[in-house]
Amino acid sequence: MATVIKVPCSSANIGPGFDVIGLALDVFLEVEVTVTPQEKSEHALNCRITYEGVGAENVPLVAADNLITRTAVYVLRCHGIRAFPSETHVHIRNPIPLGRGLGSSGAAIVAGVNLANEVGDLKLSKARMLDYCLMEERHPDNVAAALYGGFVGTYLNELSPEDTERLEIPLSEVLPEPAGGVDTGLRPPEPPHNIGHFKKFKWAPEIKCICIIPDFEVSTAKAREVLPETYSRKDAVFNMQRLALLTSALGESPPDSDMIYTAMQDKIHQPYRRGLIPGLTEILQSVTPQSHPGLLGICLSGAGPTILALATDNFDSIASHLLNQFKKEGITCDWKLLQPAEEGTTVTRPTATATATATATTAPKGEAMTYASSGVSIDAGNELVKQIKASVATTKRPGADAEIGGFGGLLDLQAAGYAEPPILVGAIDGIGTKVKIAFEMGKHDTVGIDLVAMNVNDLVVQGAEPLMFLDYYACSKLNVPDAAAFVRGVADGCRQSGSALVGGETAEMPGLYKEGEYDAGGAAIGAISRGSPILPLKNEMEVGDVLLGLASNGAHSNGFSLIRKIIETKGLSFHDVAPWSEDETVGAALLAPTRIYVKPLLAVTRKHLVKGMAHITGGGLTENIPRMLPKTLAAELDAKTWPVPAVFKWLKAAGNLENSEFARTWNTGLGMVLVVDANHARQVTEILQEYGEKVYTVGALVKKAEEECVVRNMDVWG
Ligand SMILES: Nc1ncnc2c1ncn2[C@@H]1O[C@H](COP(=O)(O)OP(=O)(O)O)[C@@H](O)[C@H]1O
Ligand SMILES: N[C@@H](CCOP(=O)(O)O)C(=O)O
Repeated sequence: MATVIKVPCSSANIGPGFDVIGLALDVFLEVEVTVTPQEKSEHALNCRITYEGVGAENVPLVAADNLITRTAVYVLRCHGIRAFPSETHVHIRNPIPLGRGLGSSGAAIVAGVNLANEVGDLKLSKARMLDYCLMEERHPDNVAAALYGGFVGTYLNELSPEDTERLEIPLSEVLPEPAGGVDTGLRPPEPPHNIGHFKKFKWAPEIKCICIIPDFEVSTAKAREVLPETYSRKDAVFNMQRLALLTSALGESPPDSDMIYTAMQDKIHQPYRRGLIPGLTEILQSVTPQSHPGLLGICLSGAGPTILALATDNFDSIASHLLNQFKKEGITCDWKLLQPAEEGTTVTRPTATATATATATTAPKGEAMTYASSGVSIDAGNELVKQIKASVATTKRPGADAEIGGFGGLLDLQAAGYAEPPILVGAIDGIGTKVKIAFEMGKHDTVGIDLVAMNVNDLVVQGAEPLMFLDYYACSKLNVPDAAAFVRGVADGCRQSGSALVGGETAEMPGLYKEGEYDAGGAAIGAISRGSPILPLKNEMEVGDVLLGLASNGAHSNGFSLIRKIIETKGLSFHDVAPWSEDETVGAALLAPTRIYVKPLLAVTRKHLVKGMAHITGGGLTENIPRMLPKTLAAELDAKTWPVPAVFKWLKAAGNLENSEFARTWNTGLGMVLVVDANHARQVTEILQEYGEKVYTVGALVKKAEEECVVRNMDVWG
């Protein structure tokens, strides 16, 4: 079993806080260390290094050269230990882009100090570890954030002349000489005690970090060389005024975008670094909270070249604007939507029981255990309930007050308009693997709409009015902002369908799901008035009845396992510009929420104008349309009569899908298909159009021969 050291990346400065503030973000460097006692090792300093991830081609795998292990050697030598125990295997997993202003070197140094602490059993406190980190990194913003987590402010002590001298000793003299390993046998200079101090600030949970990462490196050392030695009083005051306000403004909910935008301006480092990053000034000035609602502020991340935009909404459109700005300079970028990593560096040690860990999840012998120590936080659950109360209340409807907190959710059918006992209809469904795209995009506020849609569209095709909804959200560790965003989506779907969100369940189950992931299900209950038709009216269907198709909003919530496979085989990331639409990313386009057809369809069913409806979900047209037909009739559709959205054309071509497979996998552009009497087709079309639906006459019912659903002219699909 290995010990695992996990260190977050960081964004330093946040505009005016040069060398002062840092924010740990949720991309983690992982160092897995195993010591297998053996007499002699063939590896220098007894350390074998393996590496995967970013920089695998260039990062040195020799212990005296690699930043992580040479930091560890320095710390070990300060404690009289000349090399790693024989034999140490260090496996590095690094997803942090190098030299981009996301604190890769800070994370490597923090990992190195922790590595020494583990293999040398040094029992260093975090404060002492910070001293060692500072001996190398020399500016405290990244390392304090990476070590302690969250949003931190830092300062360095004024040092005595001797300590200053010690701190100014070049690293080549601190580390094994010259980063190449001749062991001088000397004990390197130890860092002074308590050099660095930090304070954690609050960070408003709705603020997310859009990181635009250009495809070139700027070394922090070079980006510091371009800075002046002295500044005018005017510029120093400019930054101090902004920094003082910024640190508290970023903790306030809801965030004040005007204040944050202004408070993120800087005159100390960004103006001098613009020569290193083409178009920097123009790019920073190209967005404001007015031009891009949801944006709070923008700055260089660390020493650059990454741009950090803080926002509460519209992440994709802000990112795609910034990607385009860089594109004008001939620079391509990747982008990530990140969130603060509150925990900082964690170390998980193997224990006798192999599965137990030495992080907060194990209680030392004899110590009183709590439910929280097992990974379930009742407090987080309570906080979630507090945060979702308001959005849930917006789903209130006659008969249900949508107030959460009780043991069960109530609905008064009489108050809901059903004086006589109605026929109740229930449906239950999930979102499927579309949630994986939400994880990747860090966008959780629309998959709840999909969840509601999958259920209420199933109810309405039976002629039922959806009345109440309950959702189930299961995760490993409850992330309150993500879960709250998810419930906002559910509430949105409920409002669109007129159902009250009367309850739900949040299950925190450590170990069952992957960290950062969740699954969700939900159930809807609807009613049909006694005497009203329960659809489909199979007995009333006849040859010549018209099939009307309603436009879908993309793939809705079906066929995502294949979609993800196609995206993967094409080597695309969900953050890439969608090959079928230049204006959005792959992930944003695929997350388009499922269309909820309840209100328009109730308008036509209440007028008794519809004989049957099929909700086109998994199984596509060919499997779902027959579900509403009598055994004697078949549906004949003409593929020329409705447009296939660009996303489907691309998926079909990219996955090389046969026409028949295409028609039974996705909705091909039709989210609902209705059977109506030919005499009613026009009236139904007009009513649905009044509700904003796009309606196509896609075929008719015919006498059944072999197949229950025939699609003619499929060759138009290509
Ligand atoms: N995981 C790692 N393993 C080894 N070296 C690393 C690692 N991460 C960063 N480094 C070193 O740090 C350098 C980048 O440091 P720096 O210029 O400060 O940029 P950044 O803004 O990413 O911290 C890399 O080029 C590499 O030499
Ligand atoms: N305050 C430092 C921060 C450097 O951060 P990095 O992520 O680029 O290493 C500076 O601006 O130089």
